[in-house]
Amino acid sequence: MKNDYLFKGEDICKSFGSTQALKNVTITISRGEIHGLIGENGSGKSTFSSICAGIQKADSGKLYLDGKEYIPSGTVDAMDKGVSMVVQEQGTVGKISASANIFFGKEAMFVKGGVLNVRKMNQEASRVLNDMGITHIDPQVMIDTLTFEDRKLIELARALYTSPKLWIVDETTTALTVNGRDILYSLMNRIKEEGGSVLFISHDIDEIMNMCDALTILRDGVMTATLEKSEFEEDKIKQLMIGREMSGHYYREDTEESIGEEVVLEAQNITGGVLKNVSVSLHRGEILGVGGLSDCGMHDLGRVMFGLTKPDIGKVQKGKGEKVKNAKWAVEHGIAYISKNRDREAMMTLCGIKDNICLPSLKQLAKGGFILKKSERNLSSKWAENMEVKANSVEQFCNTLSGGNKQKVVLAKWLAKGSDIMIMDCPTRGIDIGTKASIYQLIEQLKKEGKSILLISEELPELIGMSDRIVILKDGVLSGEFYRSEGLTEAKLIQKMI
Ligand SMILES: Nc1ncnc2c1ncn2[C@@H]1O[C@H](COP(=O)(O)OP(=O)(O)OP(=O)(O)O)[C@@H](O)[C@H]1O
Repeated sequence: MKNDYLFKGEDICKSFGSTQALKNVTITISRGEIHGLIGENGSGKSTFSSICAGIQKADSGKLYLDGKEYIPSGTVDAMDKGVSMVVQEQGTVGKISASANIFFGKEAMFVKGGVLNVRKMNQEASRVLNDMGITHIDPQVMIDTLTFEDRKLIELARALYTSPKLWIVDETTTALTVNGRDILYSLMNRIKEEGGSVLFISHDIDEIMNMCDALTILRDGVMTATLEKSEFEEDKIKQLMIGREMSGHYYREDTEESIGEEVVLEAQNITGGVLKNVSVSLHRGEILGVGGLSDCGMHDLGRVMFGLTKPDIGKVQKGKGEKVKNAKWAVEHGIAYISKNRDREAMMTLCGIKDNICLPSLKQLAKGGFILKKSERNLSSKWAENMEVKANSVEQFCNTLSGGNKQKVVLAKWLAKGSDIMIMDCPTRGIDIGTKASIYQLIEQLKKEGKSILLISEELPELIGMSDRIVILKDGVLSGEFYRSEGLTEAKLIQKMI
């Protein structure tokens, strides 16, 4: 079946202390194939792919590329040999330009007489971006001024510049909006048409089934199956991933909105950044969805409503007229915020799970000016367990957690705090379907308890499935509002987005 394979990882094993992340995993990828890799959070997907990309070494097992043993000494060597990867979190280098990021490690191409020809590098970057269908990014700008999505697009450009034989795309689609996803899909198809292969990691089963020619499923570091496209079946894939049939519902089952009268958080005539005269009110017990294309301002709106960004004009007020002064004030007054930018804004990666979960609750935990270690441990253990965070203990550093497990810690932190208003920017980013279902049930439970949720999301099914009401932003302006109903479709939302 796989005689003419391009890549093979054979009997790959990798452990981190007592965690065995990969147990004898063998994956064979044919030429011209998009090969999916799916599994619950912490099942070993990123570990496998990062070994292939030279980011870390396996404890045992062998890699083969183009029929020869392949032993990358690092990422640059892997790229030189034809394997490049787009990582799950932010993979750009700060404080340098977008074009310098695209050619990071390859600057020598533009050096003459010991001097870097920046103009030539920028020109080449423009050409590369245009070729990918990306015309809105000026390659000369500092990378830090770009949005999360645009930085991801720069990463795609960097990975593709070397025309890789094997392109590894690790859980990237959830960092992109509809436009960005289309760019990614067409680039993946281009690699395939040119005879290269793609290893595609995603939690979205529909996306995997649409895009991939074959699929490997991991569970707890063990390969449970490799399926050819003709064998793809949603329920079968889910069962192979989680080892049991999924029970309970996914999104909300009620089909009508139920919104309290009382306004708990209100943005009034907000202008600033891309936002233009935006007014939004969140009611008690409401799940208010916010959607749109990239740069439409939905992420900016979340930041403004949490007091993280000050608008030029307009104000945000909580309840009956208390102005949201800043983020510190917001936390103290029961407002939570989950940033889309997980590693940079949502968590302290160099601290333990316990410290992260307890951080917003320290005041509540303090008794007579002291915080008992036991209270911290109890609170963090309870919420880490509720969220099914996969770790050896609550002391484990967050930078050693898988992407989805980091996201669970971020959610756990605010749930432990018991905030009444939750601003959630892409809360299920990188989360597996089993846990996603639990998160949706949890959001529903919060609603039933009278809490209010601003759900900013790039996933239209999630917005439709969970929201009482959805507002759509287009170019910083409110362009549409929809109430929960059976007839609400993605097409109706998209009409207001573009
Ligand atoms: N550097 C590390 N130190 C300790 N444990 C690690 C390290 N890297 C990964 N692990 C552990 O290995 C296991 C597999 O992690 P990995 O990131 O490969 O999972 P994943 O399938 O990519 O998950 P996700 O879907 O959440 O991204 C997890 O239990 C994780 O905590």
